Amino acid sequence: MSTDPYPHLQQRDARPVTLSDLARMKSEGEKIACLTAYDASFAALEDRAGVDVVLVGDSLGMVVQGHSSTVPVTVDDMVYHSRITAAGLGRAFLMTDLPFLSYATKHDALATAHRLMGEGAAQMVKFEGGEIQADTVEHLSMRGVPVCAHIGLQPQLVHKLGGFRVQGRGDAAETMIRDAKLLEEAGADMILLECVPAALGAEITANAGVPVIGIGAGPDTDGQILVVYDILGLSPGRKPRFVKNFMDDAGTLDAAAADYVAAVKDGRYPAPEHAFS
Ligand SMILES: Nc1nc(=O)c2c([nH]1)NC[C@@H]1CN(c3ccc(C(=O)N[C@@H](CCC(=O)O)C(=O)O)cc3)CN21
Ligand SMILES: CC(C)C(=O)C(=O)O
Ligand SMILES: [Mg+2]
Repeated sequence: MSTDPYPHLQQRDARPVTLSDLARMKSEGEKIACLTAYDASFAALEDRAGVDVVLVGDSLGMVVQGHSSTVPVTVDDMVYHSRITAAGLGRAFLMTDLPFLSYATKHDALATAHRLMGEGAAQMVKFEGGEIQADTVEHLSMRGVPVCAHIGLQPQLVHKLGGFRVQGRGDAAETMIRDAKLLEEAGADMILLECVPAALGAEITANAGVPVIGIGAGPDTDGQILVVYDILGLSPGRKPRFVKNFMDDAGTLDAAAADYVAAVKDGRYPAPEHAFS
């Protein structure tokens, strides 16, 4: 008897997406469609919709656990959600966030990445921070851990920043361009850019040799990511400017996820109203 929980829901015969596929997509100008997922059912939904990269985001602290920030999320939480998300995937590449203070030193980061890749089946780990994380990126990358460096708005710093706000305006733009370069030189295989002016998103992407995935970073990044509940209209309250609800027009979960992928691939999402200037 099969122990596969979703035998008919996954892209079981599709060739799995690899890091080199993502690099090729950047060089060929094919947009990379990414979404968060936190469990096997959503993972399977996204997989069959053609999502290229699934992120087990620490946003789960907000949208799954109901906290007002991502700060309370633990490594055990991320391991658990990564493992159950991996169970729903057949084709998509799996990336998992390192939670707050679980990568404060490069040694902590390696131990956390070990758990997320070993127990959590993550294929890449993502953590927040610019130049200050370059040593940690190098430490992991040299040891065979694929790394995505998350810059721009770093939600784990919300108590320092005083809120979730656009980053990289004015003089901060040059610092961010430099951070992206340093992180790539340290071995990052991907950059995630959150909540920055569209012009800065375009410039960082043009300068990067690795794929740049944007959320609120304008239309010119190599790919886009959103929190899955945001595209389904499941997130209550005030929505960030970059959020688009795909459920209203689509009517079913499968169609909403497929429409999101199609809109990212053909550049209809993000539209000007989703970008910051
Ligand atoms: N449901 C959900 N969606 C997300 O995209 C998300 C989470 N949760 N949790 C973790 C972080 C927090 N994020 C956020 C949250 C709020 C804004 C926001 O309200 N931004 C203002 C910017 C205002 C400004 O500085 O001009 C906006 O109007 O979009 C942005 C990113 C992104 N991530
Ligand atoms: C919003 C994305 C980029 C993220 O880091 C998360 O979901 O935690
Ligand atoms: Mg995150």
